[in-house]
Amino acid sequence: MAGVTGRLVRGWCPRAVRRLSLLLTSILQCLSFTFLPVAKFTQPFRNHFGNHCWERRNLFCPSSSLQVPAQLHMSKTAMGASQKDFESAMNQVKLLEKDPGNEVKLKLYALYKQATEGPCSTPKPGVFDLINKAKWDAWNALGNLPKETARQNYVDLVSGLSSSSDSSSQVKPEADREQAGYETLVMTSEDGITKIMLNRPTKMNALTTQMYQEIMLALEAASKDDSTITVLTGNGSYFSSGNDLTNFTHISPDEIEEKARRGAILLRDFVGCFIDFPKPLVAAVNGPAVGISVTILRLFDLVYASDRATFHTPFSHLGQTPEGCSSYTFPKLMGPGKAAEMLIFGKKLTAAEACAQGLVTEVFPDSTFQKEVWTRLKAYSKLPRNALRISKQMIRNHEKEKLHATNAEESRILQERWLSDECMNAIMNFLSRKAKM
Ligand SMILES: CCCCC/C=C/CC(=O)SCCNC(=O)CCNC(=O)[C@H](O)C(C)(C)COP(=O)(O)OP(=O)(O)OC[C@H]1O[C@@H](n2cnc3c(N)ncnc32)[C@H](O)[C@@H]1OP(=O)(O)O
Repeated sequence: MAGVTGRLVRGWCPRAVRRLSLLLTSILQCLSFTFLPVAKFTQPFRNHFGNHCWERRNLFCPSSSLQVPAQLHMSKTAMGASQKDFESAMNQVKLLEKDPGNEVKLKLYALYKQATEGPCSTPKPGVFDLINKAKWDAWNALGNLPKETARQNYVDLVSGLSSSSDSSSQVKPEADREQAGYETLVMTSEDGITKIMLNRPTKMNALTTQMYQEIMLALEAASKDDSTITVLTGNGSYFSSGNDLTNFTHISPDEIEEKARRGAILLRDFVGCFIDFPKPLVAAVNGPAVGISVTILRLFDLVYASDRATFHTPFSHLGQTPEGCSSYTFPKLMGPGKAAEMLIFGKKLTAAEACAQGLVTEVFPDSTFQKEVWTRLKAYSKLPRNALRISKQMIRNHEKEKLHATNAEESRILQERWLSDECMNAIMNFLSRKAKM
């Protein structure tokens, strides 16, 4: 990549260099799966409540690995909570059903650090290290607050959170069955159906790195819950406009290759979740679908589409290549010629055309789409759960190995494509199109 960058930069005017830097930045944001500032800022907090726990131990209740300082082993005094209260509060935090929000989580983190280590004395993280800087700021803001007071405040804060969470679950026992912990999705479970709804309607449900990660978590949770069927759909007018092309961040050129490498790994893992998903998986394509949101459809068991939906894979236009196993599944499904029109030349299909090619199972009028699809799925969800699951797996097992091999190869090739001039220029065009209007 250094070669590509060097080649591009040499002989460019400063403005061009700035544009290149912006372009590299945007591409890498698209490819980066750990560098998205907002995602990175919220990730450890969300993960505390989610399945992943990479920061669980060192955020605000790192109790499992905590060596409790000897001076904290003291009984409750007139002014503060005991060590037992403190540890119990740390455990309660893990059991909270509702995400208390980043502000509260920062307070918890700061109080925890103050209670266990005293005033903040570690070096201030750099301005671009957003998460650690936010955590450091919160801790540092506590100044010389005594450890005992911090511990008491921590216990009080958790107690308030627990009681509000208890009372809300008493008032609304089923809490409308929406599962917390997702920022870019709405996940609900009802009538034997788990629904995962992409929830960035103002961006046409373009898939950010955070979204890929949340979808994987949601699929993992759905694979283990007691529902019979899992459904993926979109909120708003689009099903999804595919990979998000407009995330900005600042990444130095020497990190580019590493980011592309990580991007390829995430792509492989993301598609892998669809290949391996063990239960019947249904796509309710409520509107247009672009890019990866089209290619993965062949990994679903049923694809119901509104007659307003279209299916577009403009990979060549973006200097990219097929993913989602489509280089194998599409020619198999629709024949090499029709697959080439879509995957190589970017021909957009209507819902009726996609249905004729076998990519869509059935098309419904947009006006009755939701009603008809959910009525159908509710009836299917009453069928014997294990039989559905086993039948799905029997069908999938014939080609699972081939799908994984295709997925790995497509991810590897895309990793190279993301570093190409063609891809950089295409993304630059998309980013600058509004400015041109
Ligand atoms: C781990 C995975 C790795 C990656 C795997 C690779 C996958 C490859 C692909 O998915 S390729 C497909 C990429 N997607 C696109 O090329 C679509 C780009 N978007 C568009 O062409 C158009 O936005 C549109 C046709 C989807 C909709 O056009 P319309 O004119 O109706 O609406 P706007 O363009 O004004 O869109 C509204 C706002 O949404 C933003 N947006 C839409 N799609 C994307 C996207 N893919 N990435 C980023 N942002 C997107 C758009 O910018 C508007 O935002 P704004 O109002 O703030 O300007």
